[in-house]
Amino acid sequence: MDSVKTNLVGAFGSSISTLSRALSNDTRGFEKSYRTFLTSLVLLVTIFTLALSSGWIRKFVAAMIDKSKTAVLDMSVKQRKKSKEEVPPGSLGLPMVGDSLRYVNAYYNMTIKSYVDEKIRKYGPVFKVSLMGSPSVFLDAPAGTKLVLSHNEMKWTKGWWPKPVRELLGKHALSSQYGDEYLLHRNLVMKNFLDIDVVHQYISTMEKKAVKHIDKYWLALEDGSEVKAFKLMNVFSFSLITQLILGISNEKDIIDFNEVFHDMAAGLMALPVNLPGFQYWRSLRSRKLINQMLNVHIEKRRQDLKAGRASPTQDLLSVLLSTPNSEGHFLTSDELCDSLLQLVFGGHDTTAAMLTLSLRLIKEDPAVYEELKQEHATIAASKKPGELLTKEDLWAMKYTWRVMQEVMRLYPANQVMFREARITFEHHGYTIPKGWKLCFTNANSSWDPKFCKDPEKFKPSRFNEDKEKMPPWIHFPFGAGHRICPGQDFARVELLIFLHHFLRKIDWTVLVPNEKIEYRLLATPVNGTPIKITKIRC
Ligand code: HEM
Repeated sequence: MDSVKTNLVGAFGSSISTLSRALSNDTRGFEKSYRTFLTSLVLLVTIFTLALSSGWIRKFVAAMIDKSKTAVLDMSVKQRKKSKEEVPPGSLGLPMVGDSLRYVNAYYNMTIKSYVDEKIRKYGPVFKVSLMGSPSVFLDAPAGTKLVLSHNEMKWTKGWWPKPVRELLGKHALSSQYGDEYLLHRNLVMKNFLDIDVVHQYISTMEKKAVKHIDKYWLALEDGSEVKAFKLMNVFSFSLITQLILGISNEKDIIDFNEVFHDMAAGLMALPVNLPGFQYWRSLRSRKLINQMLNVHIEKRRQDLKAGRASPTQDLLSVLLSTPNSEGHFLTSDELCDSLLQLVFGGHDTTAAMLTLSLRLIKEDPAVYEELKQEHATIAASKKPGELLTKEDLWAMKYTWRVMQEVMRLYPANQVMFREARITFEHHGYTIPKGWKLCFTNANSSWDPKFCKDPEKFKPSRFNEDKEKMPPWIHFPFGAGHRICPGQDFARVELLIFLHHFLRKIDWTVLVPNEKIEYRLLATPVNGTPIKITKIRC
């Protein structure tokens, strides 16, 4: 402000001093000054008159008015632009609670489609809500999904899960990490356990395990026996993953671990209240117990490896204790606990749920059941007695994989997937601020009739090669982008092998056809899917 004042004083100062000098009582200079003053005055008046007559002043004034008009217009454009830069419409609701209760209820009861549809009707395809204390945006499909998941996650986003998931799975779990730490960890696990070539090496182990399990838990039963399919599928998938990851094969140890593990997992969707009496509190205690158990197991394995009593390749634990990441770092015991536990979690409840749900859905359509049986009869007929399955046999199970794709479309592992924005970005003219959570859901993609005809129907044929395909970024049961499920090949091999033997040996009747499915993080049939079985005599 002072400098503005000084400039103004400077500009006017010289003419004022001229006038004041002219009006001074200096008699010697009076006449001279008076003449100068008169000359200046005449000059100014002349210039002004000339300027007026030539329209220069008018032009100048018009230009000034024009300029101010443009400035006003510019301002209003800026205002309009600014309104476009607004965050998406919606309501963040009450502080902290936001829409969490409604969302969790919808997720749990699998009514997330109605929840999302209602918001879309009210606010449009991209809307904001507040979930678990975080402002969150539901993105549209396929544009929003593609925009975020096809970009470099390392720059744009990071993985995000609600607090109970982060706390219970631990800060060293893949899903909790990001940046370089995440990449190093993920590469280590992929290279040594989940890459397709490594997974193919387990085909025979998985097959032997599946045959043994079916013999022991299913074929030992009388025809007409009733079983809870979910429980038995869980026994299979849990014992497979704990054997391959931790080398645990003793049945009692597996049962104990499974019990405490599921008590921990029950807290993944619980209210994060760490007070006695709350599930979250119980789950945190179970997590501590698991850490103790795993630490004892890890320490024993370290000693066994040193003493040559264990092989460095016998399971993932041995491999990770003997192999550093690409920067030469060996995972510490804490890192190993979180890493291995997440793989046990991701690697068994998902496949157990998909196998159970497939039993229920396959029997909804006799044509599907027949086509499946035919596919496996053809593969079995091509094998010599006792010959094990090969990766080529698995690739030949095309129809079975379509059935599983459809099961995963109807009952995805996650109805909603999350990321966190690491930068502020724009989508459909809205600003999505850094730190906000980004949500992708089946509700506006593979459950939407716009992209998938009769989405509520079980139709594996929609994945036939000759059928019109769903647009890209609509069906991605294993997620997408950097965080795509690292266990997708493992899951495919496990599901196909198990179904091959099951379909050849067991027939079944579903006892509760419309059994409710709850999402206790993952799909959970509330009655455990009771079925009546009959053994197939080949
Ligand atoms: C049918 C079975 C399975 C389904 C449907 C499934 C689905 C998914 C989905 C949707 C995600 C989130 C991806 C994303 O955010 O983009 C995920 C993540 C993950 N899955 Fe799976 N999964 C299955 C089996 C497995 C198996 C067998 C394993 C391990 C042996 C596994 C380990 C993981 C891990 C560690 C993550 C976190 C990855 C990360 O954050 O980078 N999953 N899975």
